[in-house]
Amino acid sequence: MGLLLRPPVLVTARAASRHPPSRSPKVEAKAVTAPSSRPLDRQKPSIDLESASSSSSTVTTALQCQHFQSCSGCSQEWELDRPHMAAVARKFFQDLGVSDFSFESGMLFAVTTYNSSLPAAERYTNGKVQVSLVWNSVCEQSESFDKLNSLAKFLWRNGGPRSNSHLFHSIWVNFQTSSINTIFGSRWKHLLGERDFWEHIGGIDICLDPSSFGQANTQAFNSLLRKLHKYVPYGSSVVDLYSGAGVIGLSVAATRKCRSLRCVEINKESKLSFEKSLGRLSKHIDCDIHWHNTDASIEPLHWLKGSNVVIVDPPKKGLGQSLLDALREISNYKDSNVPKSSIIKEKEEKRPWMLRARASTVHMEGNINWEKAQIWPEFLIYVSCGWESFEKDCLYLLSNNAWHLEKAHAFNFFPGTESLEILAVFKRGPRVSQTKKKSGKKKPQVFKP
Ligand SMILES: C[S@@+](CC[C@H](N)C(=O)[O-])C[C@H]1O[C@@H](n2cnc3c(N)ncnc32)[C@H](O)[C@@H]1O
Repeated sequence: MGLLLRPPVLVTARAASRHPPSRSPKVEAKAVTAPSSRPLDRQKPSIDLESASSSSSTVTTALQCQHFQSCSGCSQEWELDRPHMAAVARKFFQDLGVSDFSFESGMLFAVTTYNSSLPAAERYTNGKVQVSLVWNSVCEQSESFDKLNSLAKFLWRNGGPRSNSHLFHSIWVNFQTSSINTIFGSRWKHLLGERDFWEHIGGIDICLDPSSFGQANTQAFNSLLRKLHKYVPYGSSVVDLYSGAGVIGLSVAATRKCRSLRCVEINKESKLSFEKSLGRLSKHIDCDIHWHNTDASIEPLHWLKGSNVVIVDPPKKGLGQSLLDALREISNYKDSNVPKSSIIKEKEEKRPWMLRARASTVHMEGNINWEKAQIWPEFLIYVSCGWESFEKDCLYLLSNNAWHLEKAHAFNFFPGTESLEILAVFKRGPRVSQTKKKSGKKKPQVFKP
């Protein structure tokens, strides 16, 4: 969903929030946009990369655009659902011993509003757009605020609940005066419509404020989450670094009966969304849940201690060096060992960053005190949106046999682009050569502390 407007308004598309467009007039929108009329259940399944050829007039694309045959403006008419990068990734993982790498391509569905009164099949077709107007002034007292109000009212008249096509869920404004390429400033105001925007994703309800990170292609993200859940042993203690509003962590906690979950996120704006989502989590979930507002690269061992699974979902630039070092360091620890390193201090907490992180914590009590648990992650689940940084981080983690790669999958969150979303599962220590697998049904993994 994109609306083109003249300055002073800046218009952005939330659907591309991992790959922010250059700074030009934009409208920020969480939207449902189905670029074809194909029903949802006809999403293209995993494809065989071996058979992908560079160009063929008989191949259909996942986008199924009726104009691709005649349009002269598109440089990649064919195989939009078979990006070259998928073959690159496949070769990379094969060379690292992962033979069952999979790649899933689907259609582009941006975010829709979750409305519990709607049957699941209708949620996408009845989805609404959360619009954020990025306004080039300091606050609502600024001179141009009248213009902003007129614009918001115009949009509401034409796409609000009383218009012929009710498209907009809500309209927000973000005040941004900086001229660097950061899209959002720190000040937000809700102007029109409902305040809370809900998604049903990864098996749970998630509230997403426009100021918090949210995946655009929720269908593809759901596929990734379904796969990710299976790699978390039941009863795990999980730390979710770069957690945003906690979508991954909370969905794992709910579906894998986790004992504890800690989410670590640098953006304080995600706290409110996290709290609201936590409020909708089933009361039967017996899990000790924390959300901390801090930088995951500061004293990362502190966050790694006490969990058997660490999930990371960093921005495009990948993991911070201190976190990479900590992940390599813990490969030497036995679970019962408290490291001799001075990094972890058991004395009275005085470190300002830690006191700040504690002060802005969200907490739901369960039956475990993670700070006392002397365990270290056995599994590292890496979700990546930046192939180059992932390659680098992956090779760093594998060096010295600190970790080995168990599984890898790629997802095409943005069909028609070369962008890949990677889900990679690492296990601590060197690869142990596999003995012949017994046939029969696989038992679900359960974590026993
Ligand atoms: C790709 S998003 C993932 C968010 C979340 N996992 C999700 O799926 O919605 C990356 C998140 O990392 C956060 N982030 C960036 N640098 C960070 C850091 N040094 N420490 C903690 N969080 C960070 C961003 O604010 C953003 O919410």
